[in-house]
Amino acid sequence: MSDKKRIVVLISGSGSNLQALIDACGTGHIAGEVVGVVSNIADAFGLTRAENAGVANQVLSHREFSSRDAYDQQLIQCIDEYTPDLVVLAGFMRILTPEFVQHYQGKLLNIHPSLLPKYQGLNTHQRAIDAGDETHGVSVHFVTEELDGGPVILQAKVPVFAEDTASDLAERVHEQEHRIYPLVVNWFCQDRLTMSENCAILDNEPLAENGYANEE
Ligand SMILES: Nc1nc2c(c(=O)[nH]1)N[C@@H](CN(C=O)c1ccc(C(=O)N[C@@H](CCC(=O)O)C(=O)O)cc1)CN2
Ligand SMILES: NCC(=O)N[C@@H]1O[C@H](COP(=O)([O-])[O-])[C@@H](O)[C@H]1O
Repeated sequence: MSDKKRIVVLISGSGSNLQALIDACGTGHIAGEVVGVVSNIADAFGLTRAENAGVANQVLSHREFSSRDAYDQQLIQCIDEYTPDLVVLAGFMRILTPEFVQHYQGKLLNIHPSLLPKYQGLNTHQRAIDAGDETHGVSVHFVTEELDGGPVILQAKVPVFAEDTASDLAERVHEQEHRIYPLVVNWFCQDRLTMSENCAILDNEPLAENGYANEE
């Protein structure tokens, strides 16, 4: 009987964070196993990454459902078939209903490409450039009903250069994402990370509102 935590990853696109998690599980840097991948987009390259890694994967298109509630109810059914210990959003581009969030409360993580609470929502890199920010970054947080408002666990910062495009910034952020997401997922798999009263707890210590530390 494996004592590895069972991880289900939700994607919508390229899946580079999924790949980082699969790789970290493979090297033992995560005390877990990605047992399933679900995408809401049929041609998400992340599905190819899962297939190549021998990870079960499926598409559940939101376009085939009449409501967000109906989609999320079916999504719960799909995910629970894998009996997950942890559900990880890795570029999953759907706002989740309160019912979904409550079902996985405390074992639902997201990675967001900004230094929360700045720039919740979408298009974060361009917004940082347009604002003239000299520093940008990424946040890993527990998912709550409030969009990108859940307790932050860990952040990493990147510099913004004058000539940066959104694509340049996205690439720089991705490098940090692939570093910190496996760290946080492993903390959870080691039973070191929990959520209580909308606060992230690491090694029995409540984390500050910007997480464990601002990783440079
Ligand atoms: N209830 C929650 N749901 C989700 C959270 C969350 O914190 N609470 N995090 C997001 C991830 N995310 C940013 O990190 C995000 C994803 C999607 C959207 C969004 O506006 N989606 C639109 C569709 C956009 C598209 O299809 O391109 C929508 O769902 O109508 C905002 C933020 C995941 N869900
Ligand atoms: N609002 C959610 C959001 O924008 N998430 C972002 O989507 C990208 C997915 O890349 P990937 O598919 O290569 O992992 C990542 O940069 C992640 O931070």
